[in-house]
Amino acid sequence: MSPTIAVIYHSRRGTVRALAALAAEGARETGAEVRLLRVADDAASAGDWPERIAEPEDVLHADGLVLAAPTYYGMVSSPFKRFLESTSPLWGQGLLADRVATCVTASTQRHGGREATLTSLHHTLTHWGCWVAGADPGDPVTLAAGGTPYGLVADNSKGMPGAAEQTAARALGRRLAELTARAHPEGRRLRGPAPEQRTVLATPGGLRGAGAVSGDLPPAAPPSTAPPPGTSAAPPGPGMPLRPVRLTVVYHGEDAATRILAQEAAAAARALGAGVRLRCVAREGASRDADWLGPRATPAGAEDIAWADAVLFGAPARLGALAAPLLEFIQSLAPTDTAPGPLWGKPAGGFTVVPTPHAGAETALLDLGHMLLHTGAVLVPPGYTDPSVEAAGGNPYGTSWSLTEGPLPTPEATAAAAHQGRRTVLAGDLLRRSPAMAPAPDLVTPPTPPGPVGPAASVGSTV
Ligand SMILES: Cc1cc2nc3c(=O)[nH]c(=O)nc-3n(C[C@H](O)[C@H](O)[C@H](O)COP(=O)(O)O)c2cc1C
Repeated sequence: MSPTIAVIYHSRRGTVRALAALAAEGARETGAEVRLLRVADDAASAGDWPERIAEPEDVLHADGLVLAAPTYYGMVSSPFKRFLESTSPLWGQGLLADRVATCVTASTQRHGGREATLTSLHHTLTHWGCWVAGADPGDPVTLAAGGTPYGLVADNSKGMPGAAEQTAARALGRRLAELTARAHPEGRRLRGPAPEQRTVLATPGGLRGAGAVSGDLPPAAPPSTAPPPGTSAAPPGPGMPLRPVRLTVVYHGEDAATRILAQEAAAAARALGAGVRLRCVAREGASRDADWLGPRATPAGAEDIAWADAVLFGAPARLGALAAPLLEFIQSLAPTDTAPGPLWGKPAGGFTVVPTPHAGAETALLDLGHMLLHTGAVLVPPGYTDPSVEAAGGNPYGTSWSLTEGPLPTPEATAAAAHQGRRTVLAGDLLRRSPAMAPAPDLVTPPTPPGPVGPAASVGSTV
């Protein structure tokens, strides 16, 4: 069953509507069922467009979303914001999580707030618990349209978007629909919450509730019909064994808190049956030797990211951003002219440790999200998809711990990290690019119960 995509726009002069319509066409080309909808606008200058006015329930009934709004003073227009806010009752019930979503904007000035508008839309999507996808950073179509991986930005200084932007809008709609089809292989949302969805993924209602995640390894995604660029993996044939889904957790941290959050996420993924690699990056100036990294920690390499179906990154926040060694490692994963990079198309997210509660707990993770979109990854943030998120301080962008509260994370914080580990690995299972083939024996990590909290946790050595 094909997924349902809602393309929801606000437009007064027609630029954003044109882009939204093209994104809708691109999505339709994949076989998705697409609704093009406008938000209500009571201004005298409102466009007189024929599309139906979007209702909050249109978000509820969609598997994928394209949010398209003009840039007004560096953010989304107020009619669009009003629409976003009208979803509050559904959000409050946890019903908006796990849509795959992307964003579109237009503005007059080339640098008049377009990227700010897209990223602020990402914030809302993160609060909903959606997965955020951008444009394919390695696609020449993206580059021709200005190269943003955050979605699509277009120029309306000449009245309408140019040819390159129109092509990019169509490509963005196609990419979004393809990712949505992989994340929602049955178009399940249309039929309501099938019981098995609660163990596979948070739909609808996210991973809320104690029973949301069973200990079972969820069924694997069906084979992708078209391998992504740079891959040649054949899909598995009927009856072929599926290997366990793989998560790599990469952290940088001299503090025990970061390491514990990493270990908790890794342990929770292992408890679901995933193969897990827990890896470190060295601090500045430190040799990557076993003395500093600890006896069981292994330095991270690009091959650990290539191996994984999903990836989590964690580090202390410094000056509002994740510590430099981790950022440097992520930068090494960028696409090149000839290859998409090892994070391309994979779910990813992060966690952080801050010196004081508001010294970057949000900004560090938001910046990480921007970086990850440059690698072609799909952001799978926690949102408010589990009570543990609220209990740990309510950071929907990723798990965070403040050292003001103590040197070691509380059980509430480690529970949030565990939830993030489970959520990321479940997303990896759905989006894995080569859901194929039994793995080499040394790549399989058998399921084990979560290890103890603290530096002595047993997941330090994985595969
Ligand atoms: C209230 C208002 C605020 C605006 N703010 C910005 C801005 O911050 N930066 C910018 O480049 N353009 C700004 N613009 C121009 C709009 O972004 C541009 O007209 C819009 O993208 C047109 O979209 P539409 O054709 O779909 O209505 C603003 C326009 C209005 C009406």
